[in-house]
Amino acid sequence: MGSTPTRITVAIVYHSGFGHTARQARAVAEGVEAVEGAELLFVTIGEDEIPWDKLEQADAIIFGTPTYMGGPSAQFKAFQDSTSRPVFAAGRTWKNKVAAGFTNSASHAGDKLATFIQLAVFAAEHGMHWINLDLPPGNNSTTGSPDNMNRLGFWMGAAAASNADEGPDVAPPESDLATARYMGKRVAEVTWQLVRGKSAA
Ligand SMILES: Cc1cc2nc3c(=O)[nH]c(=O)nc-3n(C[C@H](O)[C@H](O)[C@H](O)COP(=O)(O)O)c2cc1C
Repeated sequence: MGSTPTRITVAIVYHSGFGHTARQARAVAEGVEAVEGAELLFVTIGEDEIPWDKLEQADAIIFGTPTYMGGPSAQFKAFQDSTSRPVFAAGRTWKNKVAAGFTNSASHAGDKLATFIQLAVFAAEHGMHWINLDLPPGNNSTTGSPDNMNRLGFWMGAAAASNADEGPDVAPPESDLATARYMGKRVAEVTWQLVRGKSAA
């Protein structure tokens, strides 16, 4: 038996070109911080130096990117590629961490699934445990509404759609931000289960 853990660290590493995915990232962060004992490490690609040492210490890493041309943004892909030496070649130092993802694009579908698959494969290459979104589908029946969580019907992660003619002050809508908050909380809760389970074992 190890010592009883008193806190976990959940990192969010994301890119946003125009602020919409940044809004979604902040909602994911709120969900993480709603869980007692969960500390947040918030990394904005393009603004922050990538804190490789701190990421190595984190228990979970949530990846976020806009969907551009049916995949992660070039900036996010550059971050992914940059993990090759300090993480993969250094002994796969993210192995057995929890992983999850979120993406935002203009169209409701917008080929976001391709981005999620790319993020999940990336996590798998690092030997991470991918966490899905366990919400039921929203807005898929006569009694559904665009205000429902998971209105876009994705399960690989938290999805958001931001109207192309709206700024990040109003898009994505509250239902997608609630979905993002839910996912951040779920990831922190699952991470606690894993950390406590490892300690008990
Ligand atoms: C280069 C580029 C490619 C895009 N490709 C897609 C796409 O494949 N599917 C989609 O639905 N929206 C696409 N969009 C729209 C963006 O995903 C959308 O505007 C999103 O809200 C941008 O997020 P950001 O403000 O965090 O950068 C694209 C936008 C740009 C600039």
